[in-house]
Amino acid sequence: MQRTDNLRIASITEVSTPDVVRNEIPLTDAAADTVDQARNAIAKVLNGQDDRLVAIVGPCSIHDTAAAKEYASKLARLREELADDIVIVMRVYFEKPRTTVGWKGLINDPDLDDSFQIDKGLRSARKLLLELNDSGMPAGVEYLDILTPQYISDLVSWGAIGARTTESQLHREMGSGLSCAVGFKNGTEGNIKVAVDAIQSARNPHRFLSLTTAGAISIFETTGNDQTHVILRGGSSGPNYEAEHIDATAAMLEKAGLPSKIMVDCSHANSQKKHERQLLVAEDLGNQIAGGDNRIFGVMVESHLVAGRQDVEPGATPTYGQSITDACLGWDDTDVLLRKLAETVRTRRQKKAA
Ligand SMILES: O=C[C@H](O)[C@H](O)COP(=O)(O)O
Ligand SMILES: C=C(OP(=O)(O)O)C(=O)O
Repeated sequence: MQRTDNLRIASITEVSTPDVVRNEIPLTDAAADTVDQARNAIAKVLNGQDDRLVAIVGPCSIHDTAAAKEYASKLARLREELADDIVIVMRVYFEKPRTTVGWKGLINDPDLDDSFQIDKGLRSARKLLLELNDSGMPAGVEYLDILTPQYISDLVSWGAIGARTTESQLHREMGSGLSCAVGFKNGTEGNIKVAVDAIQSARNPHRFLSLTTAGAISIFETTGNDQTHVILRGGSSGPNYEAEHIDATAAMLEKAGLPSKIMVDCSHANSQKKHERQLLVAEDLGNQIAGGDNRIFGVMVESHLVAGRQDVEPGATPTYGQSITDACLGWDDTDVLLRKLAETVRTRRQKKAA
């Protein structure tokens, strides 16, 4: 008989089930408390019961867990210091959606050498998330692969669906069942409507095929996620962080019967991929917040220990603490940016109280 399937499959390698990985690296009481408290804090900001700002801050991608932990220890100090004004959550991105091809993140290729040891990547990701949460630092991730949540989602306080997948039914279904708040980015061309549609979809229950933690293909029925929101990240049509874009997005959300709560990504097309421009974007957002805007509930900042980005040269040691995907703000600028934003939150609070 003529062979008709797997004609383009070069190999199939089994990996450990989520249960195996979760049993090897189990959730601790301390980590569960960190996740629970951060999720509740984000929910309150989204519901308007807490006037703080949510900030998802950290590297574009994690490629070196030691540098990620050093970054987290610096961020933890600022998180504590600014806790009255900002709910800081570390951006801990393990999955990178690529425009064409490129390194797809720590889970997909943890050794950065095209050896694609996904089994190892899943464990590295879970171990880092556990260590961060154990130390009191909550984490936000992008959910790209629809199976990875089963390995890590108990350690995630906030999730994003990226610009390239916001329109995907699979990701909307996944978002409808995730236990944390989920932000949907606008499309890469700048289309905000697709993110508004995504929120509407993910707020509804869905039924779809997925994998249990034991590894069984099953029908999942979700309740819908009322903690979904838009993330404005700009697009090829231009940035979308200014007041006119916030107004237009809020109008779209209102028309759809959705809460006007918006997160703005200071990076990507909003910074035109120039990392230092994140400071200007954050300044503009800060002016809007200080002026009384309470629709901007959150910001995202791409930041690492060392400013900029680098290409990983085969055989060469990468610069410690610098991004290997998009360029990031360095630590000192991040510190300045967050302190200034905290000040704008205080100004808004004082004005409201006056
Ligand atoms: O955030 C990271 C990148 O912008 C995204 O993964 C796309 O990257 P690429 O265009 O370099 O593939
Ligand atoms: C890939 C990312 O963003 P976007 O989906 O907006 O391109 C990201 O935040 O890492």
